[in-house]
Amino acid sequence: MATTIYYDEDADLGVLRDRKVAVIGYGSQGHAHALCLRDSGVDVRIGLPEGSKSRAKAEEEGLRVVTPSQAAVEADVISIQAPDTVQRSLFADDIAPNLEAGNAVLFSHGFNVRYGYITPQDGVDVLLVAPKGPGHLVRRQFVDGKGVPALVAVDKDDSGSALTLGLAYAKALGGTRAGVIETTFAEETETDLFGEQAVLCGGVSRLIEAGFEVLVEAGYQPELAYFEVLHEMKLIVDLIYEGGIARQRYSCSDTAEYGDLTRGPRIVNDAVKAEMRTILGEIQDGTFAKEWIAEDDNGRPNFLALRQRGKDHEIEQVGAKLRGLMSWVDRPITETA
Ligand SMILES: NC(=O)C1=CN([C@@H]2O[C@H](COP(=O)(O)OP(=O)(O)OC[C@H]3O[C@@H](n4cnc5c(N)ncnc54)[C@H](OP(=O)(O)O)[C@@H]3O)[C@@H](O)[C@H]2O)C=CC1
Ligand SMILES: CC[C@](O)(C(C)=O)C(=O)O
Ligand SMILES: [Mg+2]
Ligand SMILES: [Mg+2]
Repeated sequence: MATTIYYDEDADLGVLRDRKVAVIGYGSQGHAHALCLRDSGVDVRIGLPEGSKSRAKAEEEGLRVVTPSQAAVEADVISIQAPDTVQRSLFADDIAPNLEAGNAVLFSHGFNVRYGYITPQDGVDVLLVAPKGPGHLVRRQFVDGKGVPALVAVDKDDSGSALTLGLAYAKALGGTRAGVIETTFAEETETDLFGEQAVLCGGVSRLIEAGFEVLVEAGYQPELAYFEVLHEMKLIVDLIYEGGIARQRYSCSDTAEYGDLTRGPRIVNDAVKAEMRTILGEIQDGTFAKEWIAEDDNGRPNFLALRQRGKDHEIEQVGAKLRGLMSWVDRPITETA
């Protein structure tokens, strides 16, 4: 499909002025969407269960918090920003019974629709606006007058105006300042899962840990290893972000560039690329989705053990100590949004 990219001038915020929006969930994406929508002049309420620990945070911002079902009753645009694993039951219990013809259900990741866990009824628009970045940075960029690029996709357009609504929503988040690419639920879901598993989260995190382990096992100081493979990662990635891999190579020494060009392909070699293809296949055929939903239904034993193992890694203790001495690493993102 030919790429269509929308910018501010392609989107009309006025479309949202006549509508009532419910943001269900107030975590990484939910808090960013709610605050940006509010600051863009949209009538927004938050849907959270009684007893949710996010309620106080939303209320501190002056947002009105009701239960998810009440939010779905009040609003005609329901933005589902609860965890992917929760969305299936949340939709069945609290949202679907309160939807009316002409309403829209909006996601920021297509997981549940793509894999068939959610199928909204006829008469309801189904779309996604997926920021290509963490929610806390969506909010930070918006406040700074910038934007995180986003994807927009329409799965069901019963009103005939779902795309217009999606573009208005993306504009309210600052997304059209950076560019919003039109896609499908399948393409968004599969590329997002692949990106986070193979490169952005899985690939990068494990590359850093492995590099740290090799240096420390060889007797080098852990603090030095931390600076080398983790702290400097941001500085190098900033160059790639600004000017592509070519700018990184221009700014680094010829010695680094020769090492990059000759040793990089030995690290990310054909076997790694073959594994990436296998991982993509598991995403495309639903194996990953099935595994993750079963893991969650089972109380997440493997996920929790692996998460703890990551927290216990020596690089985390060394990093916490070093970052504590860096007064310029400011505006921290807390674990609790
Ligand atoms: N994290 C990110 O930056 C990105 C996320 N996405 C997508 O955004 C969606 C939300 O993910 P994310 O922001 O990471 O989620 P988080 O885990 O950060 O936040 C989840 C929020 O949902 C609330 N919640 C939990 N259960 C329910 C429920 N039954 N009803 C209503 N609210 C509930 C939580 O409340 P409590 O405090 O009580 O737990 C919390 O406020 C997902 O579809 C994800 O794939 C897309 C792009 C990037
Ligand atoms: C890269 C992880 C992500 O896909 C994101 C921030 O875009 C997510 O699901 O959190
Ligand atoms: Mg993503
Ligand atoms: Mg994701």
